[in-house]
Amino acid sequence: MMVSQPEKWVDDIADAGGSLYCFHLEATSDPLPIIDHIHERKMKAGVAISPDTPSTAVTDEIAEAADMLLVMTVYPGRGGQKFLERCVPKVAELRARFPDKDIEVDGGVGPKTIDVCADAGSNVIVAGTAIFNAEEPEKVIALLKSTVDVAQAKIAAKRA
Ligand SMILES: O=C(CO)[C@H](O)[C@H](O)COP(=O)(O)O
Repeated sequence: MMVSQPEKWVDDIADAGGSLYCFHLEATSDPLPIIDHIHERKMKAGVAISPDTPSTAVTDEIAEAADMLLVMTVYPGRGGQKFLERCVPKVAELRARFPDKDIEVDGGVGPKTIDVCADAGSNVIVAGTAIFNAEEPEKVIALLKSTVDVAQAKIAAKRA
């Protein structure tokens, strides 16, 4: 949800059948009660950070309460923007602190940029333009999935 006052829309999304409610950390000074509310409404809670927000803004307490952490790799607003590689170290930092958490990337992700995201530890991918503009979208989806699967297996092997 790219909205201010994200707490206002939790019930509407739950009532509409939502299963995940992801909101921007920058949009609130009090994220924990929102996460609690999302869980009370039986949805998973995601916390997103924009490109200029450091990963350390996601405190251990927030991350442990959330189900998913989203590192935006473009400025929120529209599809088709250029992937901001400078955001990738935030994925690695979050993955190092939270080995078992879902970590998502969103923005400019496609065949040319998936490797760095997957290697940094992202296991949930949002891709728009790279899929919708592809001649064979299913092949792009398969590539994104397999790249993440291979990287996740490598990361798990290193941890073992
Ligand atoms: O909504 C977005 C930004 O606000 C997303 O980045 C977008 O939906 C993903 O599209 P693309 O893969 O074209 O960056």
